[in-house]
Amino acid sequence: MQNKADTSSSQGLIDRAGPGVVGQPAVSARQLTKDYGQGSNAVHALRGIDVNFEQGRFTAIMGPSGSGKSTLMHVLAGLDTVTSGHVYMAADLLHSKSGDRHHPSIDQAGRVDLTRMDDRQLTLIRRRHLGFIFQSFNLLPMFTAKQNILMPLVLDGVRPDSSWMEQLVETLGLSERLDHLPGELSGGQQQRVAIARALITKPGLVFADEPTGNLDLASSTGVLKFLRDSVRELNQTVIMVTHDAYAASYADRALVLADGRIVADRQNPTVKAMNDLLAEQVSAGTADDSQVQD
Ligand SMILES: Nc1ncnc2c1ncn2[C@@H]1O[C@H](COP(=O)(O)OP(=O)(O)OP(=O)(O)O)[C@@H](O)[C@H]1O
Repeated sequence: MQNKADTSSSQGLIDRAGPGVVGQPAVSARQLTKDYGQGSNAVHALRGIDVNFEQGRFTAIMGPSGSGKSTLMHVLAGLDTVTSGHVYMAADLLHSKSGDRHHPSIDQAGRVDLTRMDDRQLTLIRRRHLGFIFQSFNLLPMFTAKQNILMPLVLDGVRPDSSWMEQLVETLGLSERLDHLPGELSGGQQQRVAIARALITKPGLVFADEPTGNLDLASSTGVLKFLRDSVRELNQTVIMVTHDAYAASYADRALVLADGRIVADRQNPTVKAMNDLLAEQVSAGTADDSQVQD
C-alpha cells in the first residue's frame, strides 16, 4: 500500500515548527539509573546512562527485549522517575510558546533538569513541548481524525494555527480523511493522524516508541520518511525506540542498549550493521562493552 505520505516531502513546512539550536543537546542523560522494585527483587533497568541527543537529529534506540529502551525513553520524556542521575533538557526548546507561567529554573548551561520537577511542571512540558508517537497509535476512538489531531491544543485551551494544521494534513496525505473515525482508517492512516497530533503543537522534541511496530512495510516506510524529512527540513529532533534495523536505518544515529547500558553508538546506521550488532547482543546474552563498542 503506497500512500501520499510515502512520496510527499515536508518541504514548505520549514520554519513553521519550533526547532532549537543545532549542535546543543536537546536532551541529555547523566549517570542515569532506574531500578524497579527494591532489594533482592530489584530490576536494574538502567545502569548508568550518559548520553547527549543533539537537536535537529534523528536517533534510534535499539537493543534486545528487556534491555531498557522503553525505560530510557520514558525517563528522557519525563514520563517516569529516575532512581539516580539527571535528565537535562535545553531550555530554548521550552521557550517558544507564550503563556508558560510554570517555567522551572534554568541552569548556567541553559538547561532544565527534569528530575527536579514536580508532576505539574512535567505535565505542562510534555503537553506543550514534547510530541509522542506510540506503536498502538493511542487515538481516541469516538473522535474524528481532525478532533484527534487538535486534541492537545484543546486540552491546553490553545487556538489552532489553521495554516499549520492545513500543511501538516496535506503533507501527511490526510486531507480526505479528516472526518473519519480511527476505526474507519487503515493502520498507516491512523499512525499519520497520530504523527499530525504529535506535531500540531510544534514540539521541540518528538519521542516515538516503535512507531512502525503495527504497520506493513509500505506504511512503515511512509512514516519513517516523514520522520526523517521532519528532522532534515524542519530541524525537528526525533528519538525513536525500535527493535527493527530497517526502521533504525532511517535515523542519523543508533544507540544499542544491553542490560541497561549503552553498548554501541553508530552514526548513519545501516540495516546490516544494526542487525549484526543486535545479533551479537542476543548471542552474548549479556553485554560485553569491549565486543561491540565502535
Ligand atoms: N513497571 C515495571 N516494573 C518492574 N519491572 C519493569 C517495569 N518496566 C520494565 N521493567 C523491567 O525493566 C527492564 C527493562 O524494561 P524495558 O521495557 O525498558 O525494556 P525494552 O528494551 O523496552 O524491552 P522490549 O523491547 O521488550 O519492550 C526489563 O527487565 C523489564 O522487565
